[in-house]
Order: sequence, then structure tokens, then C-alpha cells
Amino acid sequence: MRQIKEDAKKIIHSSIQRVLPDSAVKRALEGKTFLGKVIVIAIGKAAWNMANSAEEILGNRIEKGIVLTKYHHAQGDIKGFSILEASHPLPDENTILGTEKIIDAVSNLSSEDTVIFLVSGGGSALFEKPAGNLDLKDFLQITDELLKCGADIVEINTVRKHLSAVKGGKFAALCAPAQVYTIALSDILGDRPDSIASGPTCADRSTCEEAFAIVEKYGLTLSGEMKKQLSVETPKEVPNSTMLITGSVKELCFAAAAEAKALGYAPLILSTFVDCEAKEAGRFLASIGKTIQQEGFPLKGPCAIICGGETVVKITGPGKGGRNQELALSAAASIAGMEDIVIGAVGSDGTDGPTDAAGGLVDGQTKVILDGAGIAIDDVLAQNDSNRALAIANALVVTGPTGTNVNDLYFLLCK
Ligand SMILES: Nc1ncnc2c1ncn2[C@@H]1O[C@H](COP(=O)(O)OP(=O)(O)OP(=O)(O)O)[C@@H](O)[C@H]1O
Ligand SMILES: O=C(O)[C@H](O)CO
Repeated sequence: MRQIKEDAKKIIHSSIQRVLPDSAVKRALEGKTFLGKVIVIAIGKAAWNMANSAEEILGNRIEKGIVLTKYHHAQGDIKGFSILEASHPLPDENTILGTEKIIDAVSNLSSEDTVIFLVSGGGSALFEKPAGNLDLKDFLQITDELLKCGADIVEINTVRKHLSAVKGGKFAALCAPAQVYTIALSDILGDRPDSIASGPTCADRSTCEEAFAIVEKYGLTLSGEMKKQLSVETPKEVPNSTMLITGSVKELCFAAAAEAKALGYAPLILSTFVDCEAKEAGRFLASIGKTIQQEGFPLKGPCAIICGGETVVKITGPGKGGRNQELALSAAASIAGMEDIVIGAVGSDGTDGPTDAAGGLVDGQTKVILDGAGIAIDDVLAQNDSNRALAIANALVVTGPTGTNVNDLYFLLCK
């Protein structure tokens, strides 16, 4: 059992290392020529790594650079860059201050100048200036409601784009007449460009009508000013902007499969679009493990079933946890007592919900340990308290900020 867990840890570590954005950003910039001034703006959880790679390629060509990332995600100074940090997943004053500095840096440019925009997931919370007369308080309220209601990220961002002065293509308009070249690391299933960090430089495909439908679907609270801003349509064309997507959950799954194979497990990538409730995904993955061990298909052990995605959680309790921890804990209930099986769920960014863990790694003993401690998994899930339970069962995965952000990896290893 110990070996299979060690193998699972290697798969987590190696797959995340292989999807760091560094070499992809370098490839995207190598050999490119820019006429006028070059301003580099990097936002999101992977902003520091992306900016650092841009600096290695462009060096003194960069007139000004700004990184705006999550607290504790910057890894030091980068020559020519201001390094700013702010709160995630809920914005704070530093979000708005940082965003204003970025707007200043791209104001008064000419049509010969270029803004290189390096964008990664987390950018929606980190890069924000409220539209119209909205303020930070309004954003805290609506973001909190959106994150707790069970809406998926495309829905969440449809609402945020209409309330923001920089999302949904509006940042590209602020850069005009300069050209904007966006290099994006995708944490959106299917890589819809205008949803990645709410598409600050993309023509927005979402509409006011869709935003109001989401408000109604989840019963969100709107002030008068929010209703007014939600009725203002986002740009449907951004002629000064081009975009390249350099990485996504697909690469994370391929990397996990390669490492599993190297460790002697026959890999099968089952889905890169898992978007159901976290606890349902956990039970489903466990059911595949049972099928393998009892029926011998779709693979015979040793094998690895690999999925990527972003599940949702409807927060109903006061506990502490995250999507991946909830998935892993739910899987633990279903594989209780089984041998030679582990199930892992991790966020590639290294943070799962408002916790210090990246996710969970469980086996047949996890529930046994929790039973022994008098902890019932169903109660924990009802309280959304997966972090505490997995800590007690020694089943947390802790990586710290990884420097990348391409959704979540779910896998099972079976012998
Ligand atoms: N107690 C909890 N249990 C389970 N999930 C939680 C809990 N508290 C918050 N969450 C979930 O955590 C998510 C936010 O945290 P996280 O940073 O992991 O999201 P993210 O998708 O990586 O963010 P981004 O897309 O902006 O990079 C929300 O979807 C929220 O539903
Ligand atoms: O920041 C965001 O909006 C999410 O991470 C999706 O990119």
C-alpha cells in the first residue's frame, strides 16, 4: 500500500512540473519582433512564472512590466517588473490598487506599441476594477454568493464580466490604440478564451441576457447599481487583440499518464471535462476502481485511470475545504476496506479552496482511520469540512503554490 501511495505522489509532482508555463511562454515569444514600446502585464496565479519567462526572452526590450498575483505566489524580483500581490478568491483593496497601476501602465500608448498580456486562472479575482459606481464591497458580496451557489466558472465569469471595468474585452479597449498580444494558460474546460480569467482582452461571447438568467437561476442578490451595470453589454469585437493559448488540463492529464506509465501502471485518460459535483465525481471514480478490481475491465491492474476537470461544490456548511478535498473524501467512503487502490484529486495551482492543501490522496484505510476517530464522512461532507477530516487521516496533499494553473487532476491507481 505504501508503494502505491508513493507512486501517486510522484504522479502528482511530475505532472504539475511538466505543465509549468515557462517553456510555453518562451516559445510563444521567441523570434517575435515588436516595433514600439513593449509593456508586459501578467495576471493570475501563474503570473510570476509567466513574467519571469517573458523577461528571459525579451530582457531590456521591456519598457515596463507588472505582475499581479495571489499572496505568497511571487517568487522574488524580476528585472524591470513591479511585483504586486492581492487576495484570492475574494478580491481586496490591493486587487483594485494593482489593477489601477496596470491601467496606468497601458494608458497613453501609441498604435506602434505592444502590451504583452500573460494571463492565467485566478485572474478574475486578482484583476478587478468595478464598473460604474460599484465598489469593492459590492464585489465581495456578489463574488461570495457566486462562489458558494454551485455555479460553474463560465457562469460565474459571465456575471463578473458585466460588472467589471476590465473584464470581457474591456482591458484591451483600455490598451488601445496599442496592440495586445495575449498568452493564456487555460483553466477553463474546453479553453473558451473569453472565460479564462474573464477574458480581459477577448471579444466577449456572453450577453447581458445570460448574466441576468444566471442571477435568477441561483437567486443572487443584486443592488440597483449592479442591475444597471449588468445591463451594459460587453465588447463583441476587440480589433487590437490577438491571443495564444499555451496550456490546459489536457497537458496535465497527458503528463500524469506518462508518469503513470513510467511507474508501471497502464494509463487510461477517461475525461478532461469532469464538471459535476465534487462528491459525485469521487464516488464515480471509486466505482471504476471497483469495476477494475472485481471485473477486470476497462483495464487490468496495475493501471491508472486519469481525469481532468473542475468540479463544483455547493457550500451548505461552515467547514473548511475545497473541491478536490471533497472529491477525495467522498471517494474514500466508497473504497473503504479495499486494498491496492488509491484515489487522488489535486488542484494544479497548489491551492484547493481557501486552504493550504492542494487536494487529497485517499486509500482503503482512510475511512477506517476516520471511523476510529469517530468522524462520519457524510457529516463532514454536509458541513463542507473536508480539510479537517483529511488532515486527521493524513490524506492531505500539500504542495504550496506551484506556479501553474490548469485545473484539477483526478486519478486512481489500482493493482
Ligand atoms: N469549505 C469548502 N469546501 C469545499 N469547497 C469550498 C469550500 N470553501 C470554498 N470552496 C470552493 O473553493 C473554490 C475557490 O477556491 P480555489 O482557489 O480552489 O478555486 P479556483 O477554481 O482554483 O480559483 P480560480 O478559478 O479563480 O483559479 C470555490 O469554487 C468554492 O466553492
Ligand atoms: O480566474 C478565473 O476566472 C478562473 O480561474 C478561470 O480562468
